[in-house]
Amino acid sequence: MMKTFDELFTELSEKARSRPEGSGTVAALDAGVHAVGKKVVEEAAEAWMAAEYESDEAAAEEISQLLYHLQVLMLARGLRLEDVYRHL
Ligand SMILES: N=c1c2ncn([C@@H]3O[C@H](COP(=O)(O)OP(=O)(O)OP(=O)(O)O)[C@@H](O)[C@H]3O)c2ncn1[C@@H]1O[C@H](COP(=O)(O)O)[C@@H](O)[C@H]1O
Repeated sequence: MMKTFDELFTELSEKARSRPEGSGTVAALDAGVHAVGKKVVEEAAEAWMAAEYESDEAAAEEISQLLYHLQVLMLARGLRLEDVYRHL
């Protein structure tokens, strides 16, 4: 099912609040800002490599994973979408 950036953030915020069993997001948040930050850098590198050397589909998928991990980083810091959007 397709979702927007805002819809994903709402879903992840709810997961962070309700802490359902088996949620990768909850596990990532428990690991903390340092671990999430490392994941962001790893996903950024994968997005870069896919954009330079792989298909449009592969690049789009890697970029989606980077966006997901950026949202987890925002949640780990307690940032809201508005906190970021006001800088755009
Ligand atoms: N959109 C995503 C999403 N994108 C990426 N990822 C995670 O990002 C990682 C991408 O990893 P890689 O492809 O680099 O593979 P990997 O290096 O083997 O992954 P790891 O072993 O490091 O976890 C995977 O662990 C995915 O679980 C995501 N995890 C969850 N979501 C969505 O977030 C929502 C909440 O998910 P849960 O918290 O798991 O319920 C759901 O809608 C999910 O679809």
